[in-house]
Order: sequence, then C-alpha cells, then structure tokens
Amino acid sequence: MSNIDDGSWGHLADTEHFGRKTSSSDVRVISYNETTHPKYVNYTKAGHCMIYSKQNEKMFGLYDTRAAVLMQMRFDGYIGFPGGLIDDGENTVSGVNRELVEEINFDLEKFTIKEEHHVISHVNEKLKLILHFFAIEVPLQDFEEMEKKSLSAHDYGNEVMGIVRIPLYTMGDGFRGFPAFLTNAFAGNSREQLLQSLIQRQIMTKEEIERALEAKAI
Ligand SMILES: O=c1[nH]cnc2c1ncn2[C@H]1C[C@H](O)[C@@H](COP(=O)(O)OP(=O)(O)O)O1
Ligand SMILES: [Mn+2]
Ligand SMILES: [Mn+2]
Ligand SMILES: [Mn+2]
Repeated sequence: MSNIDDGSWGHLADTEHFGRKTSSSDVRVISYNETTHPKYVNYTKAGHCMIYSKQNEKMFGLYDTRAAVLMQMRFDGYIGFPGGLIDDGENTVSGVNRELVEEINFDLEKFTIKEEHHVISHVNEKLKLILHFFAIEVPLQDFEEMEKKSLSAHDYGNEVMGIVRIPLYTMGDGFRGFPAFLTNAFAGNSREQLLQSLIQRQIMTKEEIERALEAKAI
C-alpha cells in the first residue's frame, strides 16, 4: 500500500486538494475574459490541452478510429490531459506551454498553444480553482512524433506515468472500446472537457456520446 498512508502529504500538501474528486455541481463555465477579473486574482489557475489528429483508419479493418487523441495516466492514477498549474504571475498560455514541455516534451518550435486554441474554462468556487482547457489539432505524423518524444519528457515516470490514445470506437458488445474507456477515473473535469471537445470538433455526435455513457458491460 502507499508508503504515506497516515493522511500526511509531505510536500504535496499544498496542492493535493486540487486533485480531489469534485462533483460537476462544484464547477461552472466561466468566460476566458471573466477569469481575468480582479476577484479571481487569488484563485489558483490550471490549464490543460487536448492534442488530437483526425484520422479515418479502420482498427482491425472494423472500427472507425476517428481521431488520435492524447491523454495521460497520471501519478495519482487518474486519466487526464497534459497540462498543469499556472505559476503565480505566469501568463496562462505560457504556463500551459511550459507544462506541455515538462510533461510530454512538446516541441514549441513546431506548435505553441495560443488563446485561439482556448475551448472552455470552468471555475470551482469552493477550491478557488479555475480550469482552462485548450485543444489543438495537429497532423497525424506530428502526433506520432509527439508520442515518441513524450518518453523523454522531464516529468515522464513521475507526474506522467505514460500517455494513452483513446479508443473512440465501440465494439460488437456495445461496451468495449470507448464506453469501457469512460469507466476510468478522470482528473478534474477532464472527462467533461473530452466529451464536449469530441462533439465540438465533430469527432463524435452527441447521440453517440450519450449511447456510450449509457452502455454497460455484458
Ligand atoms: O486534464 C485535466 N483537466 C482538468 N483538470 C485537471 C486535469 N488534470 C488535472 N486536473 C485538475 C486536478 C489537478 O490537481 C489540478 C492541477 O493539474 P495537474 O496537472 O495535477 O498540475 P501539475 O501538472 O502538477 O502542475 O487540475
Ligand atoms: Mn505538470
Ligand atoms: Mn499536469
Ligand atoms: Mn506544474
């Protein structure tokens, strides 16, 4: 079992509460502009990013892959997107780019996250936490190179236990594939961020998402 199971957190004590499971009622959508209002100056900000590449290959010649979407298995056992806490006084997109370099060895010479990649932001008043979410579409060849380069990221093997692609297809029993993936534990509101982006970027329809959410293992 964990080697600090006495409820103490060591140096993680300052930030561990941001990773605690929250209910969707704890967060509400907030405009990017509104997050710069002085009343949020003492809020902690975090930014994460969905990197994806649309593709129309068929897995095993059977299943539409739709897109390669990059997520990660985190140190805390939750699935999340690359990204992290924005340092005090740090510009939000600069913080997201810094975290992407730390976590997946993102090549800023090739791609940089800009405000135009902003998708949605949420505020959790209880935790005084603002969660910004970005998405960037890249060519499949660059996506594949990122996957390889992520193995030599600074935080690979500690904050990041490895990156995953998401199975966006549903198999013959109506569960394995995407519905099974959705049964994982997700960090923050990353599951909501994923589902909204898949619809917004026309990778999946709202009806398909709803069907996947209702599917049960047989
Ligand atoms: O993918 C995510 N989407 C939304 N919120 C997330 C995601 N991953 C984590 N979180 C929440 C929960 C975390 O405690 C905080 C901070 O993010 P984290 O990536 O852990 O921060 P660092 O990389 O350690 O800076 O956001
Ligand atoms: Mn990080
Ligand atoms: Mn992180
Ligand atoms: Mn960090």
